[in-house]
Amino acid sequence: MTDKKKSSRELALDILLEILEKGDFSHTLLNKTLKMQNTLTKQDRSFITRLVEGTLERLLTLDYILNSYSKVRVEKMKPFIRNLLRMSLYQLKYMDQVPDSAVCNEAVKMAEKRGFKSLSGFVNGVLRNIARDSRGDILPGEEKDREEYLSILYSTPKWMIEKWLKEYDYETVKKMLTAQFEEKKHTTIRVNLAKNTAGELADRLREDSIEVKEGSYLDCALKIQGFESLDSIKAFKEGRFTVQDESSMLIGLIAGIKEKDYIIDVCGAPGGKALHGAELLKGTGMLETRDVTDYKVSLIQENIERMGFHNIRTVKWDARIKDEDSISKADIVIADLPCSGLGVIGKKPDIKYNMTLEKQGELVKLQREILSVVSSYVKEGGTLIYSTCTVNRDENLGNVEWFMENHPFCLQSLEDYLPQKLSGETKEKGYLQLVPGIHDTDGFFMARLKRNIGSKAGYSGKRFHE
Ligand SMILES: C[S@@+](CC[C@H](N)C(=O)[O-])C[C@H]1O[C@@H](n2cnc3c(N)ncnc32)[C@H](O)[C@@H]1O
Repeated sequence: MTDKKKSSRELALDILLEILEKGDFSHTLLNKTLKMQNTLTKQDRSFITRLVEGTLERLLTLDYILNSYSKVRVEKMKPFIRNLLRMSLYQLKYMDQVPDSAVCNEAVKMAEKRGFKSLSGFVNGVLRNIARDSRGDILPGEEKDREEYLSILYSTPKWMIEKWLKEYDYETVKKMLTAQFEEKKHTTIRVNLAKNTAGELADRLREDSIEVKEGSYLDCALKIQGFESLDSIKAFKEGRFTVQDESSMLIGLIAGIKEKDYIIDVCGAPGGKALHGAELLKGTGMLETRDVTDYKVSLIQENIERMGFHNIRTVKWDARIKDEDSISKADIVIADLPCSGLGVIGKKPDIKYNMTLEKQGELVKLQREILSVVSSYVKEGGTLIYSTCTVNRDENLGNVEWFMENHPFCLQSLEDYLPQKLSGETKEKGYLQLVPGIHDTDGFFMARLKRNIGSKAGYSGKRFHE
């Protein structure tokens, strides 16, 4: 990967091979590779990023088109050739600035250079036929099979679309699917108000030629773009802000944090919500944030040191195991649990191909198990915040309903905590599902639950793994 002679396209193809043939995680591998390649220009970096992310997010569409033009089906092709064709087709179809002839010539050159001379004619033929063809839209008809149509058009597995269509109306599903391809130009950040105001930070960032816009909903949120990497921004190293989506910032608000509160955040890494909580405590109280491995805890610790808070501590703890010392101790428990992540497929496209119905089912069980354990840490009258970054009903409202049937908690209105501008008729009921394409955020679910006064801590034991 460090070979300087490799072109940007070759680097992109090597990354795709690792991700698609060996199952590496796209965002980490891409960042790691770009970091190692210190001779690349800013333009090269954005070209490689676009090629890798674009090919991944459009994979099902690309394979469908390739299968319509090639006698050999994509899954039967050699891995190098299959990914070379996918990446080249992505450029033909979605990158207008690259001339078709250049795409075809480069693909042929790469096939030859990497020992596939005998297949360079095949590569050339398939790509040139697609480039030349005027058949236009070869996708399946919307009327004939709308699930298949949406699946191919928006490169999202059919089972996922079938499930969403049971939970959301057709237009909403289309908006959710479209939102994943919106250009990810900006990064949303949360201002560390203990170190600077939003205005001060914006001025500093602008001095470094970074473009800054206001957040969609919150004063502490800014949207920035035009920087090479976070580590290259002085204000980031000084802990003046952290990267966080606005949906996730809302957790700090709906928790209703008061000075001197004791908060336990049971699944905390890398520390987004925990650090926001510590800031909202205004130097008082204590927030204990936990995660399951040393590595995850070290990620939170790094962020605590960078942001500079003292009313927060980390603990390595498996949230499935009951911590007897914490029973009925916390004013607030934050349960931002592991989930299917389908609200962030625009940022991490590999999630949509790796998730399955079975895995979702397993996650529901895990979430219920963790909720049953950690809810016992909430004091009588205290608050449990449950959240996920997914749009899957079973993991969200389904779990809340199950939880309330089996635990002495009730939902509490979110109206007093959330910005007026944020629409959602269920706010008053105590939960909110944010949907990409409808709300200007990631897909995210949040619920605020209060432990009943006079109730016994813990799980009533009626229906656990249903
Ligand atoms: C959605 S992420 C948390 C994000 C975090 N709250 C934030 O705002 O930055 C879920 C976290 O749960 C952690 N996790 C998974 N299983 C766990 C367990 N059994 N006990 C504790 N943490 C767990 C994962 O390591 C992951 O960091």
